[in-house]
Amino acid sequence: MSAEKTTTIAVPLGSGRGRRLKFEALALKVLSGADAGLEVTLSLPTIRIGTAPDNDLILHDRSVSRHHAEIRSTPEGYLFRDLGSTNGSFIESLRVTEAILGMEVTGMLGRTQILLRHLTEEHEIAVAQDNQLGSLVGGSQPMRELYGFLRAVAPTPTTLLIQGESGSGKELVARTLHQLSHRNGPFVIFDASVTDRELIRSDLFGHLKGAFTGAASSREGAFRKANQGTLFIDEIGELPLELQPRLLRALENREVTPLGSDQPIRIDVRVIAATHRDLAAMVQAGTFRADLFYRLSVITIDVPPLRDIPEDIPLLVQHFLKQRALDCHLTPAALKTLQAYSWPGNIRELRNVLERAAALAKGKSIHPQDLHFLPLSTAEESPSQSSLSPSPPGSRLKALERQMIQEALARNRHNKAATARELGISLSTLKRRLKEYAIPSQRRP
Ligand SMILES: Nc1ncnc2c1ncn2[C@@H]1O[C@H](COP(=O)(O)OP(=O)(O)OP(=O)(O)O)[C@@H](O)[C@H]1O
Repeated sequence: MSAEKTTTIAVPLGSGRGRRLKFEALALKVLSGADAGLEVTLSLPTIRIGTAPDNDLILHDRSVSRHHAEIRSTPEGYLFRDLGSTNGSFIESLRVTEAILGMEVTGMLGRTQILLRHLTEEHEIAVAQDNQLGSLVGGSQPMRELYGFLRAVAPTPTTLLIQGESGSGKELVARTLHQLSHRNGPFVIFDASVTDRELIRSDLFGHLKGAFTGAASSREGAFRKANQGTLFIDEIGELPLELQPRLLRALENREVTPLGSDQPIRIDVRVIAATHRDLAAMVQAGTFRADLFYRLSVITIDVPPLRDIPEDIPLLVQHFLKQRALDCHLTPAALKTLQAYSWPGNIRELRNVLERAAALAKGKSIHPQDLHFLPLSTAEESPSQSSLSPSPPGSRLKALERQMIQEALARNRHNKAATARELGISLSTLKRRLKEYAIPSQRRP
C-alpha cells in the first residue's frame, strides 16, 4: 500500500492561543500470512480489510474473505466489525463480530495476523503573522489564529464544519482550505437551503436516466463532480432529516449510490460543511441527526463576526476599494463610524455599504454622511445609527424591497421556503436578495 494512503484525523484541543491539534490514526502491521511485513497507517472514517481491490488494506490470503472486516472510528474509539467473513475474525484470540479496539491489539483474519495500534500525535498550531491568507483579509488576533488553524488542517482529508454568522466569510474560508489542500479536483458548492427539496437527493448523489418521471438524462450529482476535490455543503442545517443518513453513509463509506441505481460508486471527496445555525441545539431538538453531527464536527472552525474584529475594518476597506477599483478613500470620521457599527450582515454588508458610499460620495472622500446602513428592524441599534442620514431617493425602492423581505421573513419565522412562497419569488431569488441586501438569514437572539 502506498504512503499516499496515509491520512490523519485531527481533533482540535482547547481554543484561542496555543490551540493544539490531536492527530488520530490507526497503524496496521501484518505480522504473518501472505502479506507479512505490510504496514500502513490510516485514519479514514472507515477502514476496510479484505482481498477485493476496493479495500483500504488489501490482503492476498485466500482464507480472508473479499470484504472481511471494517474498522470504524466512533466517539468510543475504533470499532472493529466482521462483515460476515467465511473464516471469522479474532481479536486477542477471541472470535468477535464486533469489538471496540484497545490501544494495541492483535487481530487474526483467516491466516493473517495483524497488529492494530491506535496512534495519537499532538501538534501546537502556530499563530500566523500575516494580514492575509489566500483571499481572506484581516490581521487581527482571531484572524491570525484562524489562518494558523486553516494551514494546519487544510492538507488533512478530515471533514470540517465551519460555523459563523451570515456574510462572515464561511465560503471564503472553505475556498481557502481547498486552495491550501493541494487536492487536484474542483471546488464544488452545494447550497442545501437553495436546492429544491424534491431534487436535493439527485443534486447531491446523482441519478440515472429514467430514475423518476422527468429524468430524461442521467446526472452526476455534486459528490461525483467534486471527485478528487472539495465539496462545500453550505447551510448544512437545512438538509432534510430524511437525507441525513445518506450523507452520513457517503462520508463514512466514501461512496455514493445514484438514484435509480443499486451500484455504489467510490468517491474521493473532502467535505466541508457550513452553517450559521447551532447544530448542537438542533440535535437536542431532534431536527439534526446526532451521528451526522458527530461525523461533521470532528473539527469545527469558527469564523468571527465582523463586530468582534473592528481592528480589521481599515484593511478590509482598503481591500474592497482596490478590488472594485473604487478611486476614493474614507475620512477618519467615516472609518470610526464603520468601526462603531454592529454589522449584522458582517463582511458582506461592509462591502455593500462601501459600494453604495462610493457611488453616492460627491468627491473622492467618503464622509460619515455617505454611509447608509440597512433599515435594521430586526437587528440591534448601533451607537452610530442615530446619526445616520435617511436613505437617498435613488435607493428608496431598494430599501422598500429590503423592508418587505425582512417583514415576510419575520412573519414566516425565518423559514426561507415559506417566505419565498409568500413573496411569490423562487427560493434562489430570495437567497440572492438576502445576500445582496446583506439581510441575516437567521433570526437574531
Ligand atoms: N476575511 C475576508 N476578507 C475579504 N473578503 C471577505 C472576507 N470574509 C468575507 N469576505 C467577502 O464577503 C462576502 C461574504 O462572504 P461569504 O460568502 O464567504 O460569507 P458566508 O459566511 O459564506 O455567507 P452566507 O452564510 O450568507 O452564505 C464575499 O464577497 C467574500 O468574498
